Amino acid sequence: MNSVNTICADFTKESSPVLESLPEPIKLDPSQTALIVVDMQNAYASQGGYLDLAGFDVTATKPVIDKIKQAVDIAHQAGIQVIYFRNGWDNKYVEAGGSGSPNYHKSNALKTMRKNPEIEGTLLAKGGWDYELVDELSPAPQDIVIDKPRYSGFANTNFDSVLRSRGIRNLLLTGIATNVCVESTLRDGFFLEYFGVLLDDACYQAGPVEAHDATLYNVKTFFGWVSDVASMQQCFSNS
Ligand SMILES: C/C(=C/NC(N)=O)C(=O)O
Repeated sequence: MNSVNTICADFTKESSPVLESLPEPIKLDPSQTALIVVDMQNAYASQGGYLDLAGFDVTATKPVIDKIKQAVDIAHQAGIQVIYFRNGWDNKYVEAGGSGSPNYHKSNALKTMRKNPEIEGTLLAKGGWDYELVDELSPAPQDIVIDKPRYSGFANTNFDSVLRSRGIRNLLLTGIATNVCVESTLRDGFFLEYFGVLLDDACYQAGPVEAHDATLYNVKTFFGWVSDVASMQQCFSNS
């Protein structure tokens, strides 16, 4: 990646490693950085899961799972906190909200179950296969798992206080879907003064690939930075 003017926030040590990213490289102190793995559940990454049943293409998620695994290994080696999100609700869907919530009307999981009553209670419900993280990505004891009931990881969760209490100011974002929960979390983080970096090859979209590309454009241009797993490896290999 070819860029100029490295970003270094005033809370970042000058000697911190530099992550090649667009539109500029950015210095990231590992102790102030978290790797966020967004919703890598069967619902989003496995055939037979919610996205697949709702008609979205999930046939190409395997390379993304592999990239996230690599990113997790790099983070563990560099002492970067890893945080996994799981998206969904209790199995009675109280947390999903009733008709007074836009979530009730917009959630494709809820809509899919309303259309297909025989699968009612199976999609994104805590305790079920759909809700579980994919087998390849099982959290290590030092990792943190946060359950979230809405697209943004900051909505109705303790995510912000988990980050603040650890002095974390930078978020490396991975997961599914680039254009929904990953982008929502990065955007909300921006408003709360977090530096968000999306790892392009460790994210996968819900919908056409143009949806992924549109998020990259939004992040690069307005909300943060875009990098990839090879650059993350290079950045933290000597830290
Ligand atoms: C479409 C969708 C995306 N979720 C996510 N994890 O980005 C949903 O939850 O309905």
